[in-house]
Amino acid sequence: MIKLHDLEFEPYISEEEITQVIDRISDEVNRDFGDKTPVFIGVLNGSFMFASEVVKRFQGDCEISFVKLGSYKGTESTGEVKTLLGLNQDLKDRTVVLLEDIVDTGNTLVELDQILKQSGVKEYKVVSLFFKPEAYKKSVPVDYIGMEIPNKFIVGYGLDYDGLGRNLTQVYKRKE
Ligand SMILES: O=P(O)(O)OC[C@H]1O[C@H](OP(=O)(O)OP(=O)(O)O)[C@H](O)[C@@H]1O
Ligand code: HPA
Repeated sequence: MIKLHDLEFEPYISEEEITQVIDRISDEVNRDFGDKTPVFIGVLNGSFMFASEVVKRFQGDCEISFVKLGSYKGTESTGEVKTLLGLNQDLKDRTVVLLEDIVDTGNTLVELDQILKQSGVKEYKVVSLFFKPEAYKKSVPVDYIGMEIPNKFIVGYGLDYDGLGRNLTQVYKRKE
């Protein structure tokens, strides 16, 4: 068990399991985008570990860029997604692959959907390491999902609780 700020978390998903999931999802990305010279866009901060693992496994030509969005306070979404670092690359007519650590309520994804549509991309697909189907209330498709998880707050592998826990190499869930 670990403690971050005032909350306790227990081990939930091992590093080995995360690696297996990333291997599988990266095979799918290679199969579908290997010859398309995609622009991978990582959504900071949470996706930095996942994004790096997916692009290391990508075998074609690609570009890599990041945006930074934020909306969480503690363990809850504020519902207000702030763009802290926007797109700084021309994406017109490009194939974009969004790399997210988690899709939870979907608020962040809806904001990203608007940003990408405005930028004139040819197509974009969403890859997310974790997905909470019970929490997701939006209609933007999540095209590639590493793992579906219950509606419990998790930390580790890039995900934080008020800034802490991102460096953990396995995933922990909030202790009930
Ligand atoms: O589907 P949602 O409910 O919008 O949650 C998903 C988003 O929440 C987290 O980001 P956060 O806003 O915490 O910023 P961070 O990545 O810097 O931690 C996570 O990295 C996703 O981008
Ligand atoms: O479960 C979560 N943990 C950490 N950050 C998050 N952002 C959305 N959902 C989560």
